[in-house]
Amino acid sequence: MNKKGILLVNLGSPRSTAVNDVKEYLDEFLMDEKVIDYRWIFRALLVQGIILKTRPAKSAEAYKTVWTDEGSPLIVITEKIQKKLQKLVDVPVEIGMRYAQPSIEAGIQKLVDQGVTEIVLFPLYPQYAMSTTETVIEKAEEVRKKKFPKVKINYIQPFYNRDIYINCLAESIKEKLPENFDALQFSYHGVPERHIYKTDPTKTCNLNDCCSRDDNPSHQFCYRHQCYKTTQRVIEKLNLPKEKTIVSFQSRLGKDKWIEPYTDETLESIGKNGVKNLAIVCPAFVSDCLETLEEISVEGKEQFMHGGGESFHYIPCLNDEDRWIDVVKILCEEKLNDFYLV
Ligand SMILES: C=CC1=C(C)c2cc3[nH]c(cc4nc(cc5[nH]c(cc1n2)c(C)c5CCC(=O)O)C(CCC(=O)O)=C4C)c(C)c3C=C
Ligand SMILES: [Fe+2]
Ligand SMILES: [Fe+2]
Repeated sequence: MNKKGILLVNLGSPRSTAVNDVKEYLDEFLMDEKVIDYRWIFRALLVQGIILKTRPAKSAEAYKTVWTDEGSPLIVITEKIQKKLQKLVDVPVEIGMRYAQPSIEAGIQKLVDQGVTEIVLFPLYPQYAMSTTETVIEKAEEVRKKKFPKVKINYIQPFYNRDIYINCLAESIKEKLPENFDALQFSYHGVPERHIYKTDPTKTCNLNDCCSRDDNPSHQFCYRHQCYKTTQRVIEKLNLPKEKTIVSFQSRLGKDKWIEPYTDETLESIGKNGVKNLAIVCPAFVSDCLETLEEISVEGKEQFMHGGGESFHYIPCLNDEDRWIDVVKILCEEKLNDFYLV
C-alpha cells in the first residue's frame, strides 16, 4: 500500500534579519512571475534595479521588531501547527515554504525519506490568489516533475467558504473581541487589480458589485470576492450589523493600482468619521507574521491614533489554536481519503 503524508506550505521568511538575507528572500519572492507579473526584463529592472536597492534595509528593520529567539514568527507558528497536527494524525507531517527555507523541495524530500509516495499539500491561504495558492501549486508541480516524478500530490483548495473554517474563525474572533468597539475591521493582504482580471476565466469580474454577488462563476478565482465572502459569513455568525464592519486591503507595493479600499488610508480617516474604538483582524493570514505584527499592530495603530482614534485592538490570527488545528486535520483527512478513491 502507498504511504501517505502531509505537507503544510506557507509563504516563508528571510533566514535572518540581516539585510543580505532579507535581500536574498525579497529577490526570490518578487522575481516570482506570479507575484510581479511583468515580462522578465521589466520585472528584473523593477526588482533588481529599483526595489532591492532600498527595500531590504527597510524591511530588515521591520523584521527585527517582530523576530523572536526562535526565529521568524511565520515559520515558528507554522512549525507549531505541524507539531500539533502530527499528534492528531497517523501519517508524517512536514512543512515547506514557497520562498527561502525550509523549501517545498526539502519538505517533500523529508516525506519521501519516510517512504511517502502520496502527499496532501496544504497551501495555508484561505482565499485563492495567483500570488499565493497558484504559485505554490506551480512550484510544487515543478519540483515533483523534476525531482519526485513517482510521487502523487493532492492539493487542498482554498477554504474561505467552508463551514468548519468560518465557524472556527468566528469563534476565535468572538473570544478576542473587546467589550466595547465601534467597528470591526477586516484587513486582507492586497493584490494588484490586474491579477484579478488576469485570473478570471470568465472575464466578467469588474472589481465592483460583481465581487459581492452570490452567483458569479468568476468567484472561483476572484480574491476580492473570497475576502468579501469570508467577511460576510463571519459577521453573520457573529451577529454583527454590516454597518459596524469595514473591509480593507493592506501591504500594497509599487505604483500599480491595487484592490481598494486601502487599509492605511482607511485607518487614517475612520477616526474622524466617528470610529474611536477599533478592533481589527487579518483573515488572509492564518499565522501572524510581519504584515500583521508590524504593519497592522504597530504602524496601523499609529495611523489610526494619528487620525483621531482612541483605542486599537488587534485580534491575532488563528496561529496554533486547537480549534484551527482541528480544521486543518479535517481538511487534510478529506484529501488523504481522496487517494483511496482514485
Ligand atoms: C496572505 C496572502 C498574501 C498575498 C495575496 C500576498 C501578495 C503579495 N505580497 C507582495 C509583497 C510582499 N509581501 C510580503 C510579506 C508577506 N506577504 C504575505 C502574504 C501574502 N502576500 C505574508 C504572510 C508576508 C509576511 C512574510 C513574513 O516573513 O512574515 C513582503 C515582504 C516584507 C516587506 O518587505 O514588506 C513583500 C515585499 C506582493 C507584491 C503581492 C502580490 C502581488
Ligand atoms: Fe505579501
Ligand atoms: Fe470579482
